[in-house]
Amino acid sequence: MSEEELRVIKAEEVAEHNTASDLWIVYNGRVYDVSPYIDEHPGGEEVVVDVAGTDATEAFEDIGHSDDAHEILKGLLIGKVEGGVVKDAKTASAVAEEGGLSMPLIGAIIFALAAGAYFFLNQ
Ligand code: HEM
Repeated sequence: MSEEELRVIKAEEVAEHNTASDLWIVYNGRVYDVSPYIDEHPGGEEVVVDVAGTDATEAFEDIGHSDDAHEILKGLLIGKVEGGVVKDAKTASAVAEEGGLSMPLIGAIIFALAAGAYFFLNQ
């Protein structure tokens, strides 16, 4: 299903589906009907019911769900939230990885500056 074909759903409509048997969540701007999966969720029913009808992006990311979990989500897609920003989780994690990589770089720059100062002062 392409982005254009996705049904646009209002946040208020998502909020109405907030029980274990009728459970929608928003993840990265897309709307998912988690009701058929809730019984099988390895993390239990309660944690998902807690975020039912809301944007669960942060809660879902915090757990560090596997690629398998993301695959399951794809099968539960029903639309995109009105005015929401649809983005791919892959993009978000790629940005996070870039951020992680810059730390050693900063360390290397500090080390180079310190080494430079050491040699300069010992001339
Ligand atoms: C909405 C769709 C969701 C799907 C399809 C899903 C899928 C999964 C899957 C497949 C696992 C097994 C481990 C893994 O593969 O990562 C898992 C574990 C878990 N999930 Fe979810 N999850 C969803 C939502 C959530 C939410 C919203 C929360 C919390 C607010 C949550 C909390 C957890 C926890 C705590 C575990 C770890 C269970 C354990 O290892 O004991 N999940 N989930």
